[in-house]
Amino acid sequence: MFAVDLVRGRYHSSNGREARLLEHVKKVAEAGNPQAVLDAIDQYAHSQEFFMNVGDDKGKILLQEMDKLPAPPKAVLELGTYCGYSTILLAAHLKDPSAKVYTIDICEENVEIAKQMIAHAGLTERVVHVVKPLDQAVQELRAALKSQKADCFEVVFIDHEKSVYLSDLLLLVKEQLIKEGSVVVADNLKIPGAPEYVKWMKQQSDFSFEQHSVCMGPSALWLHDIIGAIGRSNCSPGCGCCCC
Ligand SMILES: C[S@@+](CC[C@H](N)C(=O)[O-])C[C@H]1O[C@@H](n2cnc3c(N)ncnc32)[C@H](O)[C@@H]1O
Repeated sequence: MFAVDLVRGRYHSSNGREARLLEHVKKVAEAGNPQAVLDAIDQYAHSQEFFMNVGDDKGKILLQEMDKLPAPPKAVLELGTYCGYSTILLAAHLKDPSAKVYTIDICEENVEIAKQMIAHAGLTERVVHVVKPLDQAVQELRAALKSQKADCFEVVFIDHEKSVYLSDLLLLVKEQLIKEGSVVVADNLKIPGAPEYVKWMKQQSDFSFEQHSVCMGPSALWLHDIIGAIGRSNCSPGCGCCCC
């Protein structure tokens, strides 16, 4: 419990900036227009206060990877909802009319903000919130896939607590919530960094792995962040690889 509270404290500001972001979006962005909501978030984040949103540059890479799938995904999984930026990005990009984004976060305060942000974007029907860590959500996700008539999550966006990137990925593989052909995109692999995840991905022959370096931060100090670790799972159940 103490550990969870520590994580919550790190991921939700005590100064109310997430609520200010929501207020700004409601004021300036046309309701029901996801792109207007994303633009309003980007504009506020670039000019007013720092937020942990994936942002427009890295967001483009995420969508490009999604577009490389042979068919539009039915089920997308996100680890780390925060204020809903990437959830809106993913949900607005769904092409299959029954497809949904399942988004996980352990911080109720963030999820409350995200729900309102997503509602303002007009995407409530496309998003399912799960407010618990992945290891407690496996049965719920399995049931969700069944109701979605999907075999697995075809896209996973990992953007939550860096120290559990690898353990959560391994859980997804073990529980067969991702399968051959699923694409896994992970943010912040350089800053703050998830070295174990990167090391593991690089060692796998059953995942093909690429990294994208993106410049971010104030113009005086360009920081290279890496989204990526675009892991394309090549393993199929029982194929005998290290994951199966
Ligand atoms: C970097 S933010 C996510 C940003 C979001 N993907 C976006 O681009 O708009 C990280 C989020 O992960 C959540 N989080 C931290 N640890 C978590 C865990 N173990 N499981 C699920 N969510 C977690 C935090 O509460 C926070 O909202």
